[in-house]
Amino acid sequence: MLDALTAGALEDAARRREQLPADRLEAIALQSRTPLDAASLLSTPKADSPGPHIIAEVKRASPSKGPLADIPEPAALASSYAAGGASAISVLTEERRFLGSLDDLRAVREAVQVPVLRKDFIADEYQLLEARAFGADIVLLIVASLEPARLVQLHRFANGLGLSVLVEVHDEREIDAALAADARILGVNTRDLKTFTMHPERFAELRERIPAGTVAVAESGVRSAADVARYRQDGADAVLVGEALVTDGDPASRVREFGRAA
Ligand SMILES: O=C(O)c1ccccc1NCC(=O)[C@H](O)[C@H](O)COP(=O)(O)O
Repeated sequence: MLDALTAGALEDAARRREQLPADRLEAIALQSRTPLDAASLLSTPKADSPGPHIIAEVKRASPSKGPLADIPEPAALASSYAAGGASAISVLTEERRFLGSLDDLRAVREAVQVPVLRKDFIADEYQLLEARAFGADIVLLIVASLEPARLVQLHRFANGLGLSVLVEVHDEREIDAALAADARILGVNTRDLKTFTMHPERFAELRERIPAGTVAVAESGVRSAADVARYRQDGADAVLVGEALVTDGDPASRVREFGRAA
């Protein structure tokens, strides 16, 4: 599934490239606002609470769950997240299975002041240029979908554009690859992206291998404040939450509650 998602995302980027060649996109990207230093922001403990940073996700659908929420106005949802104290907003821009878009990314960027993450299946420099041009501060690189040398190249290219990188892992071997790429933000996705099975214990198992000074993010499967508190007690600097927020009638309150869980 991960390979198919990555291949689909690359096909979609190739289609967009036919409309806007890389050299023109690069000029637009480099003229866009300077990205926020998200790695520094997320590595600084919150002043108002012992809870973790919350990265709140705009997620309409997923391969594992199907449709989750319509989200006709992603900017309004992102504003609610920010009002609840979210430290960053994750926007799924993958079109086929998550029903996201770069327009969602731009709309969210224009609505909030906090860092914005482009969450997609990125395997090409063109997608990184798009991320910067549409207002992202952070991009996702998934270790399981990239050869180690390619991960290093893309990580460097993203940093060269001023973008922070969330490097996502699921096992010990992938942590070594992430650290070899100089990851400053390392996310443990407790969902196995190949089988969709959940492994909430995986964050605690891998946390001790994440060096001090590297932002440790726990991702996926959070349903309650107790889930957030467990990740926090296991050493998460930040927790990334999607489904539980997009299906909640009061996302600002839920983000506030999660951000205080410790
Ligand atoms: O969510 C999925 O089904 C999925 C399947 C394959 C690749 C990626 C997938 N999700 C991306 C994510 O990492 C999650 O959206 C994110 O961690 C939030 O998860 P959740 O809080 O469980 O919605």
